[in-house]
Amino acid sequence: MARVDLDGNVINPMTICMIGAGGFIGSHLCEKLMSETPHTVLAVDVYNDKIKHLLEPDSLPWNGRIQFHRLNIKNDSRLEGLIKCSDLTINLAAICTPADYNTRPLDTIYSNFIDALPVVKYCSENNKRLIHFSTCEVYGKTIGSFLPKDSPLRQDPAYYILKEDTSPCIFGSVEKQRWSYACAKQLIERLIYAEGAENGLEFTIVRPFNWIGPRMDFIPGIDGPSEGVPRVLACFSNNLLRREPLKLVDGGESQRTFIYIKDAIEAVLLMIENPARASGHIFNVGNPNNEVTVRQLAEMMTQVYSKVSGEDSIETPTIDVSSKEFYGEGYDDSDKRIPDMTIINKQLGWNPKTSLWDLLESTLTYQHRTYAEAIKQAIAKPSAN
Ligand SMILES: NC(=O)c1ccc[n+]([C@@H]2O[C@H](COP(=O)([O-])OP(=O)(O)OC[C@H]3O[C@@H](n4cnc5c(N)ncnc54)[C@H](O)[C@@H]3O)[C@@H](O)[C@H]2O)c1
Ligand SMILES: O=c1ccn([C@@H]2O[C@H](COP(=O)(O)OP(=O)(O)O[C@H]3OC[C@@H](O)[C@H](O)[C@H]3O)[C@@H](O)[C@H]2O)c(=O)[nH]1
Repeated sequence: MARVDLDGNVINPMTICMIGAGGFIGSHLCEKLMSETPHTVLAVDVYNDKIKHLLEPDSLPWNGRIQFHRLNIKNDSRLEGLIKCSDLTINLAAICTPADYNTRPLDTIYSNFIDALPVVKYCSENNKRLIHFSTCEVYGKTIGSFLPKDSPLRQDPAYYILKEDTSPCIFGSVEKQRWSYACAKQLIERLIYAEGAENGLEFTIVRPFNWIGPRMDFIPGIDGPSEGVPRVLACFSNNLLRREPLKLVDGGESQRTFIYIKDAIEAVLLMIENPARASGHIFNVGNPNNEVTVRQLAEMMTQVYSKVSGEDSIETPTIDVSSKEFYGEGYDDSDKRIPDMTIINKQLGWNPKTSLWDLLESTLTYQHRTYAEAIKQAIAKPSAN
C-alpha cells in the first residue's frame, strides 16, 4: 500500500541529504528511514561508526538507498553538489556537548553558526527544503528563575513553560561562555527565519529537549577519550558501569524533561513527510511528562541499572561536585526545561509516548550489553605506566 501523509496524499520517495548522519540522532533517523520508508539518504559525516550496521553488507534490504559521504562541511566543495541533487537537506552537524561550550567556545560558535551558513545558503539558492536542528538551549533560563525563591509565581506555568512563539531567550553574561552554543544556535535560527521571510527558503527548525537513548555520545576510555565529558546520560552510564558514584553538578538541582529518541524520531519523520504542515515552523520536540531534577535522574538510573545488570548499587551512589570543578570556568546552567507542545500537536498531531522509567530501562539494557564486558577488561588491564 502507498504511504500517505497526514492529509491523505501519496508520499513520493525523496532523496535526503543528511548532514551529521553519523551522530546519535542521525543514526536513529537513518535507521527509521531505511526500515520504514522508501526514501534515499546521502549520509554526510566525518564518522560512520554509529551507522556502519546500515551500510554493510550489500545484502541489506535497503541496499543502495543509503550512501555514506565522508566529508567535513567546514571545507569541502562536494557539499553543494549533494544538496543540489537532494529534495531535502537535514542539518544535524554540531558541537553539542556542554563540556565544550565554555572550554572550546570558538569551535562551538564556528560549528553551530559559521559552518551552518553554507548549508543555509545552498538550500536557499537552489530552492531546496531545509530541516535544521537547533536546541531547547535557545530558551536559556526561565523567567521564573529570576523570581525570589519563595515567590508563589514560580508555580505559575506562565513563568516556566517554554513556547516557541512567545518565550524570550534568556542567557547569562558573555563571561559565562556556556551560552556560546545557545547564542550561535539562536543566530542561525534567526538567519534561517530571515531567509524564509526575505528569499522564500522553505524551512523547519527543530528544538530538541534532551533526547536520550542508545548510541548517545560515548563511554570515556572505551569508545571515546578517557578524559572526555559526554552529556549526562553517558556520564551517569559510565559511572554505573564502573561502579563509581554519579557526580551531581552543583547539587543536581537543575530540572530537565527527557524524551526517548524513538518517540522523537517519529516527530522528525512527520516533518519530513508533511512539508505543507511543517514548513515555516519552529517545533519544540520533548516530553513534558518526563520531568526530573538531575538528582532524581541519578537515583532512577541507579535503580534501573541495578535491575538490568543484576548488581546491587554501591554504598554511596552519588557525590556532589561543583560546576567549576566539573566543567571549568564559565559554566552556567538552564534551570528548568518544559516544552510547550501546542504547535507540534496542532500541525503534526504528534505526542511522545514513553515514560522515563521505560526509556531508561531499554537504554541501560543497551549500555550494559554493549559496554559491561569492555569496561571489565579495561579495569582488569594493568595501566600503561
Ligand atoms: N541529543 C539531543 O538531545 C539534542 C538536544 C538539542 C539539540 N540537539 C541538536 O541536534 C543535532 C544532533 O545532535 P546529536 O545528539 O545527534 O549529536 P552528535 O554529536 O551525536 O551528532 C552530530 C554529528 O555531526 C557530525 N559533525 C559535526 N561537525 C561536522 C562537520 N564539520 N562535518 C561533518 N560532520 C560533522 C559529528 O561527527 C556527529 O556525528 C545537533 O545540532 C544538536 O545541537 C540535540
Ligand atoms: O555527570 C554529570 C553530567 C551532567 N550533569 C548535569 O546534568 C544536566 C544535564 O546535562 P547534559 O549534559 O545532558 O546537558 P544539558 O541538558 O545541560 O544541555 C544539552 O541540552 C540540549 C542540547 O542542545 C545539548 O545536547 C546540550 O546542550 C546539567 O544540569 C548538568 O550540569 C551532572 O550533574 N553530572
